[in-house]
Amino acid sequence: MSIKETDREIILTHPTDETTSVRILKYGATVYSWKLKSEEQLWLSTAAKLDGSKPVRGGIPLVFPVFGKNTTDEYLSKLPQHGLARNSTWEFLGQTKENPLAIQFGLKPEIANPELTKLWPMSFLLILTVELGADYLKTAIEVENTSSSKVLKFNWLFHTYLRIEDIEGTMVSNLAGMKLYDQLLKESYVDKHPVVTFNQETDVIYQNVSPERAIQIVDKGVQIHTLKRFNLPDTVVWNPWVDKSQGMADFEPKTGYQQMICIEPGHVHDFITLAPGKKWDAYQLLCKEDLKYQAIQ
Ligand SMILES: O=P(O)(O)OC[C@H]1O[C@@H](O)[C@H](O)[C@@H](O)[C@@H]1O
Repeated sequence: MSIKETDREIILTHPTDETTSVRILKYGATVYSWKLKSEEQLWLSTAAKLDGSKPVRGGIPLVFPVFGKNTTDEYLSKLPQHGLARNSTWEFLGQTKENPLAIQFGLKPEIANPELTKLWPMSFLLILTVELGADYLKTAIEVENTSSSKVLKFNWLFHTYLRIEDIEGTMVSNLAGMKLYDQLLKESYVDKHPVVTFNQETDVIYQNVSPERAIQIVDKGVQIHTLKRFNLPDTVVWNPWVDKSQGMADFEPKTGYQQMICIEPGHVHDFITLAPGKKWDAYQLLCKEDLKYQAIQ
C-alpha cells in the first residue's frame, strides 16, 4: 500500500520504488522525513518533538500567517514567532492523485490551535498538497480568504531544513546579486559574493529571487539539492551555528548545525493581502539537477 495513515502521521511510499518515501505529521502538516532511494534528504533534530507539544525542529515546518515575530500589526503581533500553522493539527483530506502520488491536508480556524486563533480571529482555508515523485518532492499551498468582508493579510514560508554533509564544505548558488536583509545585522545590502558560503551564524532574507533561478546546494562542487519555487519571491537562508544551537533545547546533537542548512522559500518581505473570497497559491519543489550557474543581472 502506498499510503499508510496512523493517528499521528501519513507515510507515502512511491508506488514503483519502495526506497522512496515521505512521512508527514498531522501536527503542523509537517513533512519530517523524505527518503530518496533510501537516503534521507531532510535534517531532523534528534530532540525534535513529534508528539504535538511543540513545532518540529527539522523537516519542513509551515510558516503562516506571520514570519518571525511581528511587532506592528494589531492581530499578527499577538501570535508567537512563525504563526499558527506549524502548531495546529491539520486534517488529512486523503489522496488526490495516483501517479505521481499526491495527498492533501487542510486547516481552517475551526480545527486550528484555539489558543492561537483566539489571538488572530481571521477566516481562512489552507490546503497543503504533498506530491511524491520518483525523483522529487513537491509541497504546494493554497490559501483562501473565506471571509465575506475582511481582507486576509499574511506571510507564507516553507521552513525547509535540508540535510547536508558538512556546512563548511557547502555553498548555495544562484542567489548572488540579490538584495538581502540580514536579520542579525539588521541591514539590507546586495550580496556580491558569487556563491553563499558558511563560517558563522547566518540569518538572511534574499528578496525578489526570480522563479527562473533554481537554488542549488553544492557540496564540494557536487549538486546535492535543487530547490524550485512558484510564487515565493523571498528566500531565507538560516544556519544557527554554535551559540544559537546551544540555546535551542530541541536542537540536538549540538553539532547538528554542521549537517543542516535551512533554505526557506516564502513571501515574507511584505504581506500578501487577499480580498474576501480570493485564493493565493505557491509551491516549492525539491529535486536533483546538474549544476547550473545562472547569470547575475
Ligand atoms: O526557532 P524557530 O522559531 O523555529 O525559528 C528558527 C529560525 O527560523 C528562521 O526562519 C528565522 O530566519 C530565524 O530568525 C529563526 O531563528
